[in-house]
Amino acid sequence: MSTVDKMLIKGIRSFDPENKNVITFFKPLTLIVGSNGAGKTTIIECLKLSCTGELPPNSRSGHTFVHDPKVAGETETKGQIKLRFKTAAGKDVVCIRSFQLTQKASKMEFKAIESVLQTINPHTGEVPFP
Ligand SMILES: Nc1ncnc2c1ncn2[C@@H]1O[C@H](COP(=O)(O)OP(=O)(O)OP(=O)(O)O)[C@@H](O)[C@H]1O
Repeated sequence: MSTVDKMLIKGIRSFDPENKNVITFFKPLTLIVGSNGAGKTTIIECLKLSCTGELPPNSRSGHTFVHDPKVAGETETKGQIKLRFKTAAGKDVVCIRSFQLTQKASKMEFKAIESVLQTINPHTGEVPFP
């Protein structure tokens, strides 16, 4: 069985683009608790997006999924999700998905800029390069 170890969220919905928010998952169960608007649904949306590549249906094709640049006082924000998991064969893999939301003259432009899977060297813990 494959298992989810950790997830990093930056610049998605209310998650700050400047802070690395890391969620560690526990066995056999992880409870996600928090007040209204704390980000529980966002965590589930990020898990689903990492695993399937599907943006949430209520996100206007990603436009409302990335942290709003206006909230950050910027013209552009970058969003990133990194999911570290163990495959059924016991290999450590990181899935990285990155997005960008830019305020253009009259509209916001959403772009998916990266979607990669990286394996981790089991002896050193390092991601192979290139
Ligand atoms: N694009 C965005 N940019 C900045 N903040 C956003 C964006 N989209 C949503 N938010 C904020 O993110 C929060 C929503 O978080 P989320 O729905 O994950 O919380 P929750 O813990 O599931 O809340 P509830 O318990 O009410 O369901 C709200 O405060 C909302 O204003």
